[in-house]
Amino acid sequence: MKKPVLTVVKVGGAVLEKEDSRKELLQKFAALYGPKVLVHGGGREASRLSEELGHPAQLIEGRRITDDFQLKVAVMVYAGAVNKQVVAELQSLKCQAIGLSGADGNLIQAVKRPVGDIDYGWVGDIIGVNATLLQVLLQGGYSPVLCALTHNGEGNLLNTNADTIASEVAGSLQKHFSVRLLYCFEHAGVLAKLSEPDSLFPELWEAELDQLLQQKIVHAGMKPKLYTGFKACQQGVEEVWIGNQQMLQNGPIKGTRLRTKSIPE
Ligand SMILES: Nc1ncnc2c1ncn2[C@@H]1O[C@H](COP(=O)(O)OP(=O)(O)O)[C@@H](O)[C@H]1O
Ligand SMILES: CC(=O)N[C@@H](CCC(=O)OP(=O)(O)O)C(=O)O
Repeated sequence: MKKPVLTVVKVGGAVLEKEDSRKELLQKFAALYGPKVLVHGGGREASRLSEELGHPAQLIEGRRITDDFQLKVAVMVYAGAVNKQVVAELQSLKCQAIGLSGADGNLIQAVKRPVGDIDYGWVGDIIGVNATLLQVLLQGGYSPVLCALTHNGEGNLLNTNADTIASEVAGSLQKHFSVRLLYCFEHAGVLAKLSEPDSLFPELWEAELDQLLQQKIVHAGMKPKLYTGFKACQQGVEEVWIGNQQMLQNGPIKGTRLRTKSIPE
């Protein structure tokens, strides 16, 4: 039997922080047909708030060093200010959005990242997603809006990269849905040269990634998108795209499509 199409959209801090781009994105999200999930970041807003509070954040390879103070900031910004604003704006667009962290309904379980060369503090690596809860909400006509927080089941919230959450959530739902995962940011997709929008890669194969990293064509925040995007492909997510909010439409998508070797059924 053909599985229904589900769209998982990930949106990051750059699109969210500007009112114009956020509103455009949310309008397009609200207009998408079928079941849908929105996963949002907000890293830039968290960095701004910690700076204002006199404790500038430190990021290594795009991951925030999350001490007790930075965790409080992350909870205030991700589960609070950003999540509730996004939900309120979606409700104004008649989209039945419901905002959740990974602790709500035991939605996303994680373990605190072990201390290696770097101590990331309260950063979580995902070990499970409550896909049943997501299905119940989707069947009830709700659009879950998920922030970048998970929990460890022992009373601790953990900060988890929103690209990773989007990938794991998409992967957990692929048994029941034909999932399209759209990473939405400020560029048209993966570019050969950041200053040249026309240098878009329409598709990228996983086997090409090492070379792009070596040539430094891919760097910074694009790395987690590609690592987690290819992981979603491996987990059976039907389509994975990276691009801007123009991707959020019901017809053909323009952006960078990620591709990996097909896996046996
Ligand atoms: N080849 C590339 N094509 C497009 N963007 C790239 C590329 N390599 C690195 N980037 C950078 O990745 C950034 C996106 O990562 P990030 O800021 O973490 O996204 P998000 O908005 O989802 O938080 C872009 O702003 C861009 O500077
Ligand atoms: C562990 C970790 O780094 N978590 C991220 C979560 C937010 C995020 O991913 O936000 P963007 O999508 O806007 O980058 C952070 O605190 O920056």
